[in-house]
Amino acid sequence: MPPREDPDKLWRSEGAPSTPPPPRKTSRGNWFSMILTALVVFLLVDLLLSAFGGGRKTNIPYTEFTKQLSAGQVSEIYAKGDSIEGKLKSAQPNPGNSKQTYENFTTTRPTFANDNLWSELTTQNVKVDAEPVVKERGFLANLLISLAPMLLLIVLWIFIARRMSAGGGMGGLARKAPPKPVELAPGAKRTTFDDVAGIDEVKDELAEVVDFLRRPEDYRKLGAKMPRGVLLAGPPGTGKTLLARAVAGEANVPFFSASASEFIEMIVGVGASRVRELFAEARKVAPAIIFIDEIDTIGRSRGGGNSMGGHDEREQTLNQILTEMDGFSGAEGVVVLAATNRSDVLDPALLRPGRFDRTVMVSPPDRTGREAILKIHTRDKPLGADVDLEQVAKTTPGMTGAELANLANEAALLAVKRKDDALSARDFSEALEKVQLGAVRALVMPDADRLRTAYHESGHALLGMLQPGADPVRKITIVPRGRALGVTLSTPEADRYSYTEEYLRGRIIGALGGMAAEQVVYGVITTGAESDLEQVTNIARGMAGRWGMSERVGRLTAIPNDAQGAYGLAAAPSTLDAVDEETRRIVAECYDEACRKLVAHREQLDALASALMEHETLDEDEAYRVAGLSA
Ligand SMILES: Nc1ncnc2c1ncn2[C@@H]1O[C@H](COP(=O)(O)OP(=O)(O)OP(=O)(O)O)[C@@H](O)[C@H]1O
Ligand SMILES: [Zn+2]
Repeated sequence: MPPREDPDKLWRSEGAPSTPPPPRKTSRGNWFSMILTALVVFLLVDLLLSAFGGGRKTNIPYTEFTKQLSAGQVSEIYAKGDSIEGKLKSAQPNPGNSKQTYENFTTTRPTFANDNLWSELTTQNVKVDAEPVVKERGFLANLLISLAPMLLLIVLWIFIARRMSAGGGMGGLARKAPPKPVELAPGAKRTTFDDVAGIDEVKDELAEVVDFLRRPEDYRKLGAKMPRGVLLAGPPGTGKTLLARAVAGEANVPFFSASASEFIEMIVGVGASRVRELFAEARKVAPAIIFIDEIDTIGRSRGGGNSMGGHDEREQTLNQILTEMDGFSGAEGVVVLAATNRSDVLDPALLRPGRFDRTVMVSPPDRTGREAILKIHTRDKPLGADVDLEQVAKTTPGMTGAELANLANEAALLAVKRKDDALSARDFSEALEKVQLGAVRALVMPDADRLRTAYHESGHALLGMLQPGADPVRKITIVPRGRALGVTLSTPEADRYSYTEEYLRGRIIGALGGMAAEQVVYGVITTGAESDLEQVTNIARGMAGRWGMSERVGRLTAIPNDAQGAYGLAAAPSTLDAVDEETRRIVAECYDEACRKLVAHREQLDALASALMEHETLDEDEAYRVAGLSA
């Protein structure tokens, strides 16, 4: 993924006229207005309450009541049982609190009171009500009281939602600026198909889209509909983003780009509104391209197991994208390109006709493709006479465009360090070492530990060299690199697309070689083999549970890939047990074979280990020579 140029901007777009960004509202202002609104809501609720609820009632002693009654001050009362409430003709001093007066009151008549209340009331002409004089809070008031906290929450929620949807800091209350296309730096060159190599089939497929964007009217006139969405599927770093940019560049249309993960916020509804806005803006300047990276983060199918948090938001955002795409007439000239490296987990709804009905597979480049990509990324770098890009391409099977671009850059950095004015072949081989093995770590190890590492790596290497059909060993080193104390590198001669059972066993034996060597030489093993074991387990489990290489489990998929999650292929527990047992069996057999071979070839093992102690690093030729084998 390319770095984000501006963390404050949700959409990155290029190639269309720009306007200066609107002045920002400070977030202080937002908080202020938020608190203000909260206050207003409180006041309103209070006001309504007093309007419906009438005045306060003061609890007075019964003697105070009879006193006021005989003084002719009581205007009306309401009584229920022994409790009386009522109203005075005018406010009187409160006997309980001399600083206050009261008008409405409640009191309780003692059961033993031996007065003649009724005749007293009639002589004083007091109105005796059938209903409470001071009304209880009405239904509406009660409702308001119980709703007040909720109201407050809702107000708060709206504020936060608006702040978030403003795309970070563009202002809470302020109407946020729509995603305006931003111009490329003046004179900057737009990405074109010339910047993409090694995936020519893909370019051909996208050429049609480019043509459509260049002259949408011609398509409209003939009633031809273009695909609304094209899905670019492929492993990371194969150039999907680059391709989308190139399509926009070739067609010379504005390019809107957003990452699907940026749509997902804590607050439901924000993602959908962002999508709506993105499409609205793109339509305004159509023909245009919208690029949505990592579409799988919101486009996962529902059974995908991964249902942690943000579920509703994810679904709403996805639905909004689908709605927007359905809304296209197809002739509007907005084409959506989306990228994923997990097309297997996508919701089928995304792939229906009228949506992403075209999928373009973007694969890692082959040898000629790698050479072409290296050419592109050394275009602006002076190369020494000894640099042979074809050779570099040969030694980099499996590497993606992004990794090759990185390799070329590392080589240039090394040349700068050497203060040379051109990149040499050595820069490339050192850069490759660094990229493949990790950076050298300054770590001083006692000789005993170095020797143990030397045996460990020699074990890997020797078994790799002995195994027929295995990838050749390219390099052995006991210089600590990355997280490892030593590294043995083997890479295939040519690109491999499928693997035989024999090859996989060879890989397991090679990976167990380090541990086996320690066992054979020292009789004990160390913790240094953790990542070896991970690799071993992965391969062996795959053989038993995925690739049908175990008679006992049978020719079936017993281990679901995570796309199917817990809902997909639910294998019976007994099947999974069988997979475990078969995995164990395969690993145990391979380990035995590794130990057996190392014992049988102990002299070669010793020779490799002592050569490593002396030279620290052996390349392919040296390693095979020391072991007395031919590469
Ligand atoms: N086929 C290619 N030709 C030339 N350069 C490439 C190619 N593929 C990748 N690159 C280089 O690698 C960089 C990163 O590639 P890009 O971001 O397009 O990969 P991606 O497939 O989108 O990866 P991700 O899935 O990680 O986002 C590009 O900017 C470009 O420099
Ligand atoms: Zn190891």
